[in-house]
Amino acid sequence: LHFYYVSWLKPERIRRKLRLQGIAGPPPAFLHGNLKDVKRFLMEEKERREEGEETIRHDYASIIFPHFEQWRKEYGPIFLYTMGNVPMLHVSQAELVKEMNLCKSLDLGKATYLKKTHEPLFGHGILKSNGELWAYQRRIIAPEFFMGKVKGMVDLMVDSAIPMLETWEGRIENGGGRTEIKIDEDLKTYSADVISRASFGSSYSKGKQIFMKLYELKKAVSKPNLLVEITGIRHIPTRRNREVWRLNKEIRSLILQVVKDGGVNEGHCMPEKNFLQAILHNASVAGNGCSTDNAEDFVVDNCKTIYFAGHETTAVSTAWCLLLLAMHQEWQDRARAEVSELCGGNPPDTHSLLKMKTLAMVIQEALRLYPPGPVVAREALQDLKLGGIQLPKGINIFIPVPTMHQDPNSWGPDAFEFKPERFKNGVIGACRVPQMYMPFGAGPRTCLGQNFAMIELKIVLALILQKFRFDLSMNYRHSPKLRLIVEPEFGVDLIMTKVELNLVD
Ligand code: HEM
Repeated sequence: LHFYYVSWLKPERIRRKLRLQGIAGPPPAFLHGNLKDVKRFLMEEKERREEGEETIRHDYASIIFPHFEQWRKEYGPIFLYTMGNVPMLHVSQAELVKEMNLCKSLDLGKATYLKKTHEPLFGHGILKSNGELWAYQRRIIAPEFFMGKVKGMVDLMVDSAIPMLETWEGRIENGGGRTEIKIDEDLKTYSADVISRASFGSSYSKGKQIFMKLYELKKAVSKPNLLVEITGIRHIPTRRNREVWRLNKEIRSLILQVVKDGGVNEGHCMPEKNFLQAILHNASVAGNGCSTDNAEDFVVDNCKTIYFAGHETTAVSTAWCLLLLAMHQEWQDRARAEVSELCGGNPPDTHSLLKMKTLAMVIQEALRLYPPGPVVAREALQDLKLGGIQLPKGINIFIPVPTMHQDPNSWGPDAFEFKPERFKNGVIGACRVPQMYMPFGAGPRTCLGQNFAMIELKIVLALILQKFRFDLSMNYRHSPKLRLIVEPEFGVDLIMTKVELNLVD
């Protein structure tokens, strides 16, 4: 009876409440809901792409969400579907998205159905928690990401980029002035280095060890676990589970060790107080009766969260920016001219970064066409009303970000094209409903690392533009792929030359 209740009756009651308000959708089947339909649409889209010509189309929603595109045609911008036993409300109507974006209620939280799957990665850290626990963590952590603090990290970000730039220079020299580089792994190493320095300060080499283990943990967790989820045997010591437990134990003790030691000064360009020390300090000032165990969990879970939330997102965004700049040489030249005017031959600093308007527009446009996070997802943790719809407790709301970012009604008929100048008057000037632009999410749960990410993106792009000129290689295959985030499936291959050589030419 319990099985029947969980797998059918409970989701059906939620669906019924929405159907009674006139919201339709594809009919769900017992146990898998619409999962089989989704698989079929994805398979058909894959076949279509394999048969068709290989062109670079920016509308990645139709590649990773072909089912949504089809259902939107049939049922309109708000419809109901079900994944397994989880009922979902797809929302891609501008006015409702705006309402959700402005909603500050703690009753609209992060999805709980993914909690168990994601727990080994994020624990009860800020990204996945809800209610008072989330509000407390946000209060403690947010001040560390204010612009004032992020500005203090410019030097460490520049420092982190040097090994990558030197490697690329070496490869170009060895290639006789020109070489092809797959940039993705180098960019990930760079952004991991930045987060590691910011989080662990002077203990940064120990931090790198921790991050290598976190990388292994992510790989271990992403091994197939559907059976585990359905039957709840994630507590049974299978090989995968034992690996996840072992890694988590090692990571926990390494993080606590670093926090306890305070660190030995091993390098330069480090913030005065590292990020972990700072949030522990804020927590002790704020109180809330954190027992030792709670304080330890708080630091461990949020250290893991910051790594997973801030490392690949920034690296993948950089890769998308470089791809678009390689495809649009006129923007590459404009951005490079701006950087050289503001910085000369020096690395960017706080002042020059804030003046880089062209680069900011390029980044905004790249995040519009290729937002790494393809959905903003929420769950109604209690019954609540939004935009005239009574949302029953337990319904998951799914906003497809690329669809919102490329809606011609709001962005104009050129919505699918790369046109950074649309942002010359900010998001307000670019889009009819500015709340539809959400590369960093929406409402009170919006990305905490937004300032950090924008500065890091500007720095790495400025440094690359100062040193290199790049074209897209013929080997590049365009295939945005949803892993945890949306990344170029086969990487980005660029033909690189040094800027000085071209100037001499
Ligand atoms: C281009 C890079 C980045 C992108 C595109 C991005 C995107 C996002 C998105 C879409 C969310 C979810 C927001 C929502 O559900 O409404 C998020 C949350 C978050 N991000 Fe980022 N992020 C980036 C970089 C970073 C960095 C560098 C950090 C930290 C160093 C970071 C820390 C966080 C945290 C802590 C949250 C959780 C906020 C909360 O739930 O209160 N992110 N990010």
